[in-house]
Amino acid sequence: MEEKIIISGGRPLTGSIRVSGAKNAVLPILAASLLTTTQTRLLDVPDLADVGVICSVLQELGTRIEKTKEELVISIPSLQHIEAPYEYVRKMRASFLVMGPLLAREGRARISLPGGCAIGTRPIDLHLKGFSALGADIRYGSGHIEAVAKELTGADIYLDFPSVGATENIMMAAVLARGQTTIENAAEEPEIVDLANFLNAMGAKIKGAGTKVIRINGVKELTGTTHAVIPDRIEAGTYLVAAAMTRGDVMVENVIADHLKPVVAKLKEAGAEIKEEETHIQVCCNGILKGVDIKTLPYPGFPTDMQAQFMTLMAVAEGTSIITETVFENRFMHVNELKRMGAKIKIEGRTAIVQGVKTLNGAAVKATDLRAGAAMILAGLTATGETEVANIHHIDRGYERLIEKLQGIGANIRRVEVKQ
Ligand SMILES: CC(=O)N[C@H]1[C@@H](OP(=O)(O)OP(=O)(O)OC[C@H]2O[C@@H](n3ccc(=O)[nH]c3=O)[C@H](O)[C@@H]2O)O[C@H](CO)[C@@H](O)[C@@H]1O
Ligand SMILES: C=C(OP(=O)(O)O)C(=O)O
Repeated sequence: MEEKIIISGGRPLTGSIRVSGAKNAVLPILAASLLTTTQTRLLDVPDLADVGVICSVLQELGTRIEKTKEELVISIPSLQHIEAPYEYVRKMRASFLVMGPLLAREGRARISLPGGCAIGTRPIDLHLKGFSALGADIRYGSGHIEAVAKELTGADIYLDFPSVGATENIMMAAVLARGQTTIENAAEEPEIVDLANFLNAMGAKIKGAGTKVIRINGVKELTGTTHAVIPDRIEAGTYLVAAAMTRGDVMVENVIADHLKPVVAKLKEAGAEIKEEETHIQVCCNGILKGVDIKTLPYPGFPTDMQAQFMTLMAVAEGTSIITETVFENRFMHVNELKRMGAKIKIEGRTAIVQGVKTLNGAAVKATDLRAGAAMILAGLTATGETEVANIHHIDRGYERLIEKLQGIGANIRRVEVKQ
């Protein structure tokens, strides 16, 4: 049954809101649980559509997953298959993250090619170059890729771009390889550090995660562990923007403030009042928000996953803002939707020029991808009248209990079934 989200905008949000475990941390960690035959327990696993997809991939491969309110327990004594089928890869590109662990554990992995995506072509060449450097033979079939290696051997790998997924996939393959692997120009995102902490707790020897150079000394085997997933910095950032935009006063709880530095810096520059503690951030705004310029970059730069939400904020800020997207080549799909609500935005190549308006007007819009969907919710929260957001399956990929959480801080928002 298709659903929509309906928002009556214009209410300042007040109160406190709790952030869930990070989608982009839990997905590689779940994939990494394939690296051991013993049990893994994960805490703070968010209840998200994407988590459901990766769990289905793991189950397809032969794992047993038990889920309670508190934890997710994964047991994988032996694997039945080495293939992540198209049915899942098509729904979620991160399914590709099982390739490194499968190759390391089974010496063979077969993955359906993910194809294009709403935000860009998103090739996987850097993942494959890494696997080749570790000694894998890469074979292209119709609609799939297979990697085969009798034994993986440590290597020096330089990434042309600090790709998050390639860094994670190579790291997961290298932990069981013979000898030392060095990944240079590695991604430095907090989710890479969380994955490395999880792997090290299983017995891996990884140093330098969170810097540009990661060194991995291969070990013979890994043992299951218990790990709590880090809080979602993008979910947190989305709520910070919601509070500022609606001229509210909100305490965002369960954050690692350090991970939100680039987002908080821009919110302050725009005029929001922010008090940061290690695990919570309070945002308050009762004055005018000013336009600020933003350029997305790999961490610790401004995250591309916050670009659409910030554009919505800039759409109602005073003055002109220049937003440059350098990470993905097609991540401006939300612009046309925002324009439907009265935003004044012009795109020139990879740059969006946003001329702030006084208010947005409620309208029927659609989520074109996950963060574009979040941007529509934010627009609806501040717009006059009613906003109806369609294609909300994109939003369900990455925001746990979004409606309940926003209702908890005073938003007039609900989910309705669409009659066919
Ligand atoms: C599940 C997950 O963690 N998703 C995040 C991850 O995606 P993901 O891991 O896919 O993002 P990458 O860092 O790999 O991609 C960044 C750029 O590198 C390019 N590229 C990537 C790999 C490759 O082999 N070749 C190549 O050219 C991509 O097309 C893109 O333009 O990091 C992105 C960048 O912070 C975030 O937006 C996503 O939310
Ligand atoms: C782009 C995102 O996710 P994915 O890489 O899973 O598509 C995102 O979380 O904004």
